[in-house]
Amino acid sequence: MADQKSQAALFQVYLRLRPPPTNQQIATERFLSVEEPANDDELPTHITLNPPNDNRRRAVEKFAFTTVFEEEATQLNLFHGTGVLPLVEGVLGPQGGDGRDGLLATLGVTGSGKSHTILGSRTQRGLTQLALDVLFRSISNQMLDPNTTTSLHATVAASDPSEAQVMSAQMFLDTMYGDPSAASRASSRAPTPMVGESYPPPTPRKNFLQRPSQLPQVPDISNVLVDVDPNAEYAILISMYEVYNDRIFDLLTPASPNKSTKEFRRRPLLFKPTEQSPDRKVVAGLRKIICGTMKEALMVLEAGLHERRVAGTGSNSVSSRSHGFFCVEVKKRRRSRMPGQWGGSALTIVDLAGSERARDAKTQGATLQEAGKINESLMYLGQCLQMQSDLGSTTKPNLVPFRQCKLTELLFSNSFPPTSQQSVPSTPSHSYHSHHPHPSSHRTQPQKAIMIVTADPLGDFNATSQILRYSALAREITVPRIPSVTSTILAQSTASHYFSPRAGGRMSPSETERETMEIAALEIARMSEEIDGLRHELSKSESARMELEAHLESFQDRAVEIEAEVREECYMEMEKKMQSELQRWKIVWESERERGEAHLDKKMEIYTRSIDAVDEESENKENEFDLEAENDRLRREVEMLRRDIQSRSPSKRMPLRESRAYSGRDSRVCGESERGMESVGREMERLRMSGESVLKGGQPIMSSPTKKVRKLTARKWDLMDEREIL
Ligand SMILES: Nc1ncnc2c1ncn2[C@@H]1O[C@H](COP(=O)(O)OP(=O)(O)OP(=O)(O)O)[C@@H](O)[C@H]1O
Repeated sequence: MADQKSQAALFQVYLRLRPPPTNQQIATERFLSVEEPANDDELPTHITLNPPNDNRRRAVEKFAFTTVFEEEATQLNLFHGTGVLPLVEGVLGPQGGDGRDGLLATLGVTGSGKSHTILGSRTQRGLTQLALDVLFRSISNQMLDPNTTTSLHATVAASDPSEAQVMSAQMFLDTMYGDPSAASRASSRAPTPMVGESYPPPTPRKNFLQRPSQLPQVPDISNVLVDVDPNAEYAILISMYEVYNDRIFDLLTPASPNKSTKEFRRRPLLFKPTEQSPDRKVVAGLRKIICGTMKEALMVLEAGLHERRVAGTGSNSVSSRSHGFFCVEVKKRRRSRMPGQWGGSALTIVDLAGSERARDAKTQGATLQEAGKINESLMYLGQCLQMQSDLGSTTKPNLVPFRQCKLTELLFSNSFPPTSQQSVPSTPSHSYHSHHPHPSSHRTQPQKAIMIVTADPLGDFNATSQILRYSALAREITVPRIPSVTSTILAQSTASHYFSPRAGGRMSPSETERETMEIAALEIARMSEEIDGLRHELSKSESARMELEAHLESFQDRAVEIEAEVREECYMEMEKKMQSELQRWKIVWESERERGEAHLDKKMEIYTRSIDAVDEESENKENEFDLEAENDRLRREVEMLRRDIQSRSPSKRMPLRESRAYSGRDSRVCGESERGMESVGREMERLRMSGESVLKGGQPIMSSPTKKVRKLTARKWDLMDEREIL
């Protein structure tokens, strides 16, 4: 049935059955049986799901897979039987060119053995470790050592199309696990950047993770190698992320506290085309770690798994509520003195979340949003798988509805060969392929994908059947029939018809009876068929209703999410605006303050000047008073001198016009003396004015006319001519 289809499918889907726990009593019945393969040397490909014997009459379903691994299958059986080796080899591109992207995914109900298969246990290695082992050993002679190759970091970072933060393993591991060689040093020491690392080292964790003491070595595959490109040199980049609620989060960048709310939040990343990758979507902004050894790669994996657990717990979730991605990017370039740009492809290992029944999720208290998102993404995954296997063709991406959610976009974006336009490299002259003899091999091969579905035949029937429905390459449904009354009647009537003797042309009463019975039986058979058909219709519409309900729930959740996002955006925008407004206001306030100060300074200057002017005026007034007083004093002195002259002997007396003038006997003389007095007054006024002008000119007050007048001694006065005095 599905054999041809599975050959053409983009995914090879394997089923692994989990063995029962060794130390537990088995209480439940096995609901799953494996069909024997046609040939003894082949592995089984089909299983039948037998519903439990409850009151509900359910269909028996038969599922087809590429191969079914039964309970006794070992890790090594899986490693060799699922095509992990060709997957790794394809990524290394032994024939030259970029190689072929590989995808290894696990899907299953919680506890069905996904982690055991993909990551192993304490004692056994999983497919991831085995794939890394064979990969690192195969390229060991051609891999560049990140610790000694100075240009490695810079060239790899420059060629990365995903706006990634490329970091050395040493730096990353020191921030996550602490520096083992520096136990005595302060634990908060920032790690030393490697040569070529241009960005500041990340803040070390407060609580370092515990370095795994010993990693499991079994199963041993030291004799297994894959072919590599002999003309290439390689570098390995590891990144990890998860899809939670349809959003992508980096697992190698721990959550950082929000500036305003102080809450630890993870920044969702975008799956988009970038400047360097315009025709191919990539997860942009991831942290990528250059690993030189397998041990470093495993330590990075451990750190990422820890982050997934911590982030899951923080958001009230458990690990299986997100789809985890572990990416091993194999960078390769031509080995030469003048190597070209880095090219390469990636091996992506995905741990898909198990589906949840919405009803169970509610009763178990898990958020409906998570359950809805997981169910929705798995439903889209199932649709894609179904579509691609139905089409039997890998060249029609438009017919596979993989753009409906992040999970299917991430899983299927590289599943289709690029269009003729896309296959032309954008910078052919610099790329690895330009130097290569087969440039046409660039990205012409779509990714090779393997899905391993794990199931516990003794586990939850409903959850397992849902997972199998989503993942199987093909499905057949058989509706079982209860041995019906119709068939019994018909059997009886047929038997009696053959063996009862017929008499003449007339029908005996028993014949009429039998005929009636036959008609009734036919009618019952028809109705029974109809009921079966209706039941089938009902079960179909019921599952459609459930899907629609899941849809509705997820749309509602999306609406809530969008609302929260919009609110957050508005808040951020508002805050930004407030900040810029505050900044603007501060500038305005500062300039206003400066202007006010300048204004005040000016006012003060004017005020000081006016005070000086008032002082000057009052001083002038004082001088005037002084002069008036001096004037009076001089007048008195003149009077005294006159009297003195008058009282002297007549021989000594000199004829003085003033004395006459002052005696008032001769009016002419008197008039003259008055004019003389006036001229004395004018002289005094002139002296005052010149004193003023001297003062105004800033000369010391000592040189004032008043002082000059004062300097005239009595002797001088005596010797002076009277005219001179007047
Ligand atoms: N093939 C196997 N052989 C032996 N033990 C197994 C096998 N598969 C699973 N187990 C055991 O079953 C238990 C559950 O398996 P595991 O943790 O791998 O389940 P899971 O599907 O990854 O669950 P979850 O989704 O919760 O992580 C583990 O103890 C594991 O060791």
